[in-house]
Amino acid sequence: MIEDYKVLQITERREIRYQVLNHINDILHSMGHDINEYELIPETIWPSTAAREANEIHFERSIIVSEDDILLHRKLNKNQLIAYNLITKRIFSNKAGSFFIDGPGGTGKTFLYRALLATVRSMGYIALATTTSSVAASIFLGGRTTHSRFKIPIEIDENTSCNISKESSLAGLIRDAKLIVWDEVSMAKRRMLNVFDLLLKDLMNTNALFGGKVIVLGGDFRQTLPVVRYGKKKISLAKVCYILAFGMNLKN
Ligand SMILES: Nc1ncnc2c1ncn2[C@@H]1O[C@H](COP(=O)(O)OP(=O)(O)OP(=O)(O)O)[C@@H](O)[C@H]1O
Repeated sequence: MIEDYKVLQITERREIRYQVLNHINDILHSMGHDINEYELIPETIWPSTAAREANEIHFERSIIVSEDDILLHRKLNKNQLIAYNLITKRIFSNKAGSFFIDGPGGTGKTFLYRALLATVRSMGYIALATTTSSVAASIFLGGRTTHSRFKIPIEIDENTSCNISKESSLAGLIRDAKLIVWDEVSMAKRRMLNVFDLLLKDLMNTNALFGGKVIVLGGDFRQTLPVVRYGKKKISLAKVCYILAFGMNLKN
C-alpha cells in the first residue's frame, strides 16, 4: 500500500504513513471497526466523512434487536395496537402509507415507534428512526436527527435540496428502508417536510408522496397540521396522512 501512495508523488515518509493508515481506517470503518481500537499505533487516526458514513450505514444494516424490544408489540394498548396493525400491514404488503401519530407528550408515541422499529428490524429489514431534536434521537437505537440522517441543511429555502448522491451508500440505505419514523415533526420547519418529500421522490424515482414509502410522523399538532408540497400544490398533511390520535397520558 505504501508503494501505491509513492506513485502519487507524496515524498515525505510521515505523510505516506499517515495516508496509508487513513486508508486502512476507512476500510475498517466500512466493516464497523476503527483502527484506534486495536492499539497498534501511537497516534489517533480520525475517519474521513465517507468512512464515518460507511460506519453508520454498517451499523444501521446490522442492528440487533433485543428480546425485550421484539416483545414490545404484545404490550401495546388499544390505540397503539390499532396503529401498529395498520402500519405493519402496509409495510409487509409493500404498499405506500403516510401516518401521523398525533398526541402530546406521554401518550405512548415512542413506545409504538419502538415496537414498530423492533418488528421491522427483527425481520432483517431496514427501519430508520429520526427525530427533529438530537435529545430525542438518542432515545432510539440507531436514532438520528432528521437533518443529519437525510442531510437536510439547517438553513432551508425554496431551492434547498438534500446533499445525497443517488449512487451513495446512504441513498441505498434510504431506498431499502421499509419504514421511516420521524418524531417531533411538529417542531420542524414546514419546508423541511417538502425537502424530505422531494428527496424520497428523487431517490425512489417516483412522484408518489414520500417516494411511496411507509412513513410514520409523530408530534403534537393541537392547533395546526403541517403542509407539504404534493405535485405542484401545497396540501395539509391531514389530507394525505392517516391520522391516529393518542390522547391519554400514560406517564405514572
Ligand atoms: N403499552 C404500554 N405499556 C406500558 N407502558 C407504556 C405503554 N405505552 C407507553 N408506556 C409508557 O408510558 C410512558 C409514556 O410513553 P411514551 O414515552 O411512549 O410517550 P410519548 O408520547 O412518546 O411521550 P414523549 O413525547 O414525552 O416521549 C413511558 O414511560 C412508556 O414506557
